[in-house]
Amino acid sequence: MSTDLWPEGVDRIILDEVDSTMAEAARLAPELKRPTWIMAHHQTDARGRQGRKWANPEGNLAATLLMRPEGGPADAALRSFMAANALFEALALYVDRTKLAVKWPNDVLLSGGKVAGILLESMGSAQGVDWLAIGVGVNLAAVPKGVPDASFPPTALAEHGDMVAPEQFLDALAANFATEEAIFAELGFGKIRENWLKRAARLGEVITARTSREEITGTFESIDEAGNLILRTPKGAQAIAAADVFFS
Ligand SMILES: O=C(O)CCCC[C@@H]1SC[C@@H]2NC(=O)N[C@@H]21
Repeated sequence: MSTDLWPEGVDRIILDEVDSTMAEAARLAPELKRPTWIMAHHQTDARGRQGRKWANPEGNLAATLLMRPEGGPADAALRSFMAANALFEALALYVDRTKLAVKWPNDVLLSGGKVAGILLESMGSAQGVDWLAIGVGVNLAAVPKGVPDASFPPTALAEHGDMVAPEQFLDALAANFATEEAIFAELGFGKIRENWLKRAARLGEVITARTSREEITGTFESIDEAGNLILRTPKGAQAIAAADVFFS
């Protein structure tokens, strides 16, 4: 794939090694002029969601998009769905798309295994977001070892489809993410949500969401305008803002 795909007005930094591209994004944020993708071949202290560690063996993609989004924190948070849509389409260039699915809140599955994860970090106030960092880890070449989330054991693109270099994958991802931003600006979250739901794993099926307080089992009905998971339970529809999701 040619680098002609690279979106206009977006910068790119490629590092050999860094502690974490999220940490690098936070360091670069005060001087940020334009949206910037930061990619690293090696991370020595990569992080995942909920304080977990993230392992990225050689050849996998580790990248963070640093930007100054318009709007407040709620709009910024919706970008995890945009990132998932962008990742899904980038992966579909290299593997049969029917094997891919997005999983709420922000993973991409390949044949039921986790192939990509998304981590959002931001700085700002209730009024506005100063900066947003969208971190993506994609198992392109190798499956990370010793991952605790056994319900979705990690898998790698190389086990199912073509080998692709991280730089090449980033080209497609950056282009797709720019398209998601254009859709969001023109049509709002409704269209992003519609596209995400078309790709969602287990939509209409019974799933379990484990929040910090309880476990809720119900039919996965939708996501709402704020990105909450909507489960239909015997008590009625429940909107869940944060949880780990399990399939039975
Ligand atoms: O827990 C998850 O599923 C999210 C994983 C996000 C990992 C990526 S790799 C690039 C960026 N830098 C980090 O330290 N984490 C994110």
